[in-house]
Amino acid sequence: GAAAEIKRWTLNDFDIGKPLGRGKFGHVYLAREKRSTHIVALKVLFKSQLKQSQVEHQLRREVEIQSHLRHPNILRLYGYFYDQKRVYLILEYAAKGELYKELQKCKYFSERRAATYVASLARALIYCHGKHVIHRDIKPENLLVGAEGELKIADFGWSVHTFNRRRTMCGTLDYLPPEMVESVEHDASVDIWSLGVLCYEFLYGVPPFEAKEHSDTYKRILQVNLKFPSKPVVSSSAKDLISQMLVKETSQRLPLHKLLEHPWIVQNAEPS
Ligand SMILES: O=C(O)c1cc(-c2cccc(F)c2)nc2ccccc12
Ligand SMILES: [Mg+2]
Repeated sequence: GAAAEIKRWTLNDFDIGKPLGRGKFGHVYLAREKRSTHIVALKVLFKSQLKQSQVEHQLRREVEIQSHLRHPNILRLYGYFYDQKRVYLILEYAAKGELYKELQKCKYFSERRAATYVASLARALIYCHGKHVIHRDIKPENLLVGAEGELKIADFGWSVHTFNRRRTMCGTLDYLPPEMVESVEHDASVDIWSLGVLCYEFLYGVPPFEAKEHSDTYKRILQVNLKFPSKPVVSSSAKDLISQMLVKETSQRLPLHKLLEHPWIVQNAEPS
């Protein structure tokens, strides 16, 4: 409600629980808001680290965006506060943790599970694009799983306007679409490309343009050098969808609302 919007949070408002994980800028803890007994995830970021990496403005903008997004497949940011040394983000707690760990454990997903995840991500991205928010960082590491097994986009890599952020900051290049590899202007269709890469990795356990050297990954992306292994066996319908998303010409990529009507999604995704 309105009160929650302007509430000034402090550490005293929370009982801190077990560590849930660690990121580049700090740790995430399970926490309980004392008054409401509401369970949250408290992300603690060190100001020194943020300054050192020159990401404080990016963090402010992403917090601003994230706090206004309300969608079942987007992790909620309830609020934030800071003290002398740290910035604290009050986040929705995703009980089943990180999706990439689940993918590592079972190597690759069934077509039904993959299609269900892809459909929920498509709906979340349609919502974001409707608000002129482009994610630009869709990959397994940025996805969490809620208590009912539902997917939550959890990353703060959101940006409202397209701009060329250095990708060196974000680790893997595998998810970059050609226009970002070439560092030219890009639009919401970058998320369609990355969702296609993600769909491929859900089904095969590896991203489509993986190579030993970064330079080879760049080349494979720019050439859209897309190959489907013979194992595991994947339906031609799934390959057809992926082939319609991993298209170099951004305007030719399958629009997200058309993805939700694709036979592979219609026949395999659990009804939301
Ligand atoms: O001391 C500050 O005023 C400060 C505030 C914030 C901040 C303010 C709102 C939202 C948000 F996510 C972060 N981030 C920082 C990062 C490094 C050093 C200082 C700060
Ligand atoms: Mg990230």
